[in-house]
Amino acid sequence: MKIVLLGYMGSGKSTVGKKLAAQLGIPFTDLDDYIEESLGNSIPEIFLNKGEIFFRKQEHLYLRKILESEGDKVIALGGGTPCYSNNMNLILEKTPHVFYLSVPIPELNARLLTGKADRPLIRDLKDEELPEFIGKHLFERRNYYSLATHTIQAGGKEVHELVSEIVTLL
Ligand SMILES: Nc1ncnc2c1ncn2[C@@H]1O[C@H](COP(=O)(O)OP(=O)(O)O)[C@@H](O)[C@H]1O
Ligand SMILES: O=C(O)C1=C[C@@H](OP(=O)(O)O)[C@@H](O)[C@H](O)C1
Ligand SMILES: [Mg+2]
Repeated sequence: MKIVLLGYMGSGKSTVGKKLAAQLGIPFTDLDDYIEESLGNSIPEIFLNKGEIFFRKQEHLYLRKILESEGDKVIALGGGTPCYSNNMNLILEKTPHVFYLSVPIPELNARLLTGKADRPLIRDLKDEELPEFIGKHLFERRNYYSLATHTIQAGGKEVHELVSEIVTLL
């Protein structure tokens, strides 16, 4: 069984995914980490040196590899993964366990203010520009995120609560 977590940057995919996999006793793969390890470069370096289009092609390739790999796995996507290529169709063809971590903008904003440097799409924004950027970006991306089989209202909840909620749904 493959379990996929998706959602905006800062929604907690990587954090919740790791804990969920530990709770279920199955392997965890973070798509961003997998790309970084495979290419021997950090995500910000890949964006800087090769550009976003290159990154999206690699993201699609490594997503396919994980989905086609053997065995159970919890997979945390990058925030943009569902919105490019035919990634969302690929995911939904492979598994019915697709969870959208939906987090309100003020909470995303608070988390991303401290996590900006690692995220090339927002690292050059001024702090005061961030909430409007998130709002517009989320408006575009929500169409893809809402194709997930489950939406988790993840605002104001601790990681262990979210893990329990997902385990119950599974
Ligand atoms: N449920 C939560 N409550 C509070 N903070 C959280 C929660 N989930 C994640 N975080 C924090 O939010 C930030 C972004 O989390 P991360 O897992 O990297 O998100 P994503 O992988 O979706 O971008 C991290 O600092 C993480 O510790
Ligand atoms: O939203 C996006 O397009 C991106 C999100 C990032 O992952 P997180 O959502 O884990 O920050 C990472 O894949 C890259 O910086 C692009
Ligand atoms: Mg992540």
